[in-house]
Amino acid sequence: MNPAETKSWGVLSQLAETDGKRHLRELFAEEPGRFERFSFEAAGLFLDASKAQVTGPVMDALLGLAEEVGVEKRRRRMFAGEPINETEGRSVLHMALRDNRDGKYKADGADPMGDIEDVRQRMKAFCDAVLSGDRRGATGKPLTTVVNIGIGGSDLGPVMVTEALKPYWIEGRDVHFVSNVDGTHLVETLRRCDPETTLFTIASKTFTTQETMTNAHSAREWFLASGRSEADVASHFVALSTNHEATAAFGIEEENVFGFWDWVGGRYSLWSAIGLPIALTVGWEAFEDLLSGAHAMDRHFEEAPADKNLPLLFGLIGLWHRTFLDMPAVAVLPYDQSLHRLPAYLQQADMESNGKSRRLDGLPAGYETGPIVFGEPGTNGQHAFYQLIHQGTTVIPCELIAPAVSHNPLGDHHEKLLANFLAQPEALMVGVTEDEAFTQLKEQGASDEEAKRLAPHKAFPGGRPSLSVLMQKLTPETLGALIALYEHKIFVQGAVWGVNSYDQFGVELGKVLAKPILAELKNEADGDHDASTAGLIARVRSLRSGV
Ligand SMILES: O=P(O)(O)OC[C@H]1O[C@H](O)[C@H](O)[C@@H](O)[C@@H]1O
Repeated sequence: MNPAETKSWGVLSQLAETDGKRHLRELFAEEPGRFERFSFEAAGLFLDASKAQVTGPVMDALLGLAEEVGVEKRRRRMFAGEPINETEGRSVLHMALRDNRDGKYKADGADPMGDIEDVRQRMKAFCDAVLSGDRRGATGKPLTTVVNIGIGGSDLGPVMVTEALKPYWIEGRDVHFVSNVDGTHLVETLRRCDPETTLFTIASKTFTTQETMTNAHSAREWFLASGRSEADVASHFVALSTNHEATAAFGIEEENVFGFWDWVGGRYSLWSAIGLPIALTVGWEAFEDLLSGAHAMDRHFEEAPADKNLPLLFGLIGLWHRTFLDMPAVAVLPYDQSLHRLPAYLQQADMESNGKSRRLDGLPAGYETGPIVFGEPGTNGQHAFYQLIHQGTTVIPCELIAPAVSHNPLGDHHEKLLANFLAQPEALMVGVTEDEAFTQLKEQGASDEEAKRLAPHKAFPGGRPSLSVLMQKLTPETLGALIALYEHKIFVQGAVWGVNSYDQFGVELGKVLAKPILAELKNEADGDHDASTAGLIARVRSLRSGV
């Protein structure tokens, strides 16, 4: 189905020319209840969307669009385990991983809950054994350091969550994440590790990913080089994967493999066995709390009416900004240092999911889909790229996220952080007119001529949209809810755009082309390339020769 042919799409296109061009200042002046009207709440998260470029008619038309294209129906199909990932013939059931209701889900015609519970129990037992010291390294020392080797979805989720939950780290535990095939990543990490106390979690859904396999083999060599035998490998290496044949071929025994299933997408997998390094760092209970926070958001998404449904509204507003108002990017701005990897995590979650230009029916979309996602923690971003956000020629909607209470109260640090979290969207919305800038300059003692010259530079257009997410404290529960909010937001947008948010064929071509080039770099073959690639290969070879 082409969503652009619906009635609501036509209405929204018209509204883009009217309501889409109103200044937010005006909209606030006109409607004193705007904040109440456009703020929503669920699972410990409060979303203020009143500074988004929306009006009542826009919201109505967006909800109408969701209905016309069948977002709710697709959500039901997803939760029911139908293969909504049509290009790969797979279900999309990561929600089942944070649920425990028997009979609720069906994966390939059967209830997956038994299998899920099985792996969960094994993960819990393993975690408890490692953390209590019952399970030790080959030389009898406790395994206090985890090195996770994985990339993409087998890295970004666990890194982001372990960083976000630093206040929950169990004392004496350490965790590192190696993802890049650049040897520097592994070498610099292992420099800080003791082979006797290190546990490697080799995380790969497919267990064929070049970067991960290369790093895993090198890690094993490092381990063996420390004087250990092949038999000792079992005490220090576990695998997190769906591919049991490949884990066996690597030499990891079945009892050290924590499995998951092809209905868990890589970028939606931190709730599965891929979350083991999280549980090994913060303990099983906190990991379960993370799952239950996400589950609370799932329930809300499934059960709340459309006009109060946080992920639905968050998704629709983002889609309005992107597709109808032509805003090309989204800035994710956590005002919480612990969330410093959230923008990177969401880059994969969002851009790999909705960075598509073909609809499910194979036809070109013909409208803008997934935005460019970037971001940094506030206030660091303020001192870097906010200039462009405030005064640049491109309008970039911002998503600001903050906890009201800090885990690390220190003087008035948190009040200062929060003041910035509150002031930035205010500044983006209100702006400063040229007249106001002129008056301010005059008040500061500038001459008329000087004030006139500088006023255009000191004016802010304002009317720049933002959404603010507020929570009391960043806990495993609220973090789980926040991640699930984004997952479902991505689902909603993909459902309206009609793209398959769950495949990622766009990452394949580069991988394929790297194979023959690798052979050329190793002088095992000659290749046939365009002039630029051939020239670069020759230049790389010559720079490497004689070194
Ligand atoms: O977990 P793996 O099978 O090793 O995959 C790791 C990553 O590799 C691929 O390139 C995909 O684009 C990602 O979605 C995936 O998360």
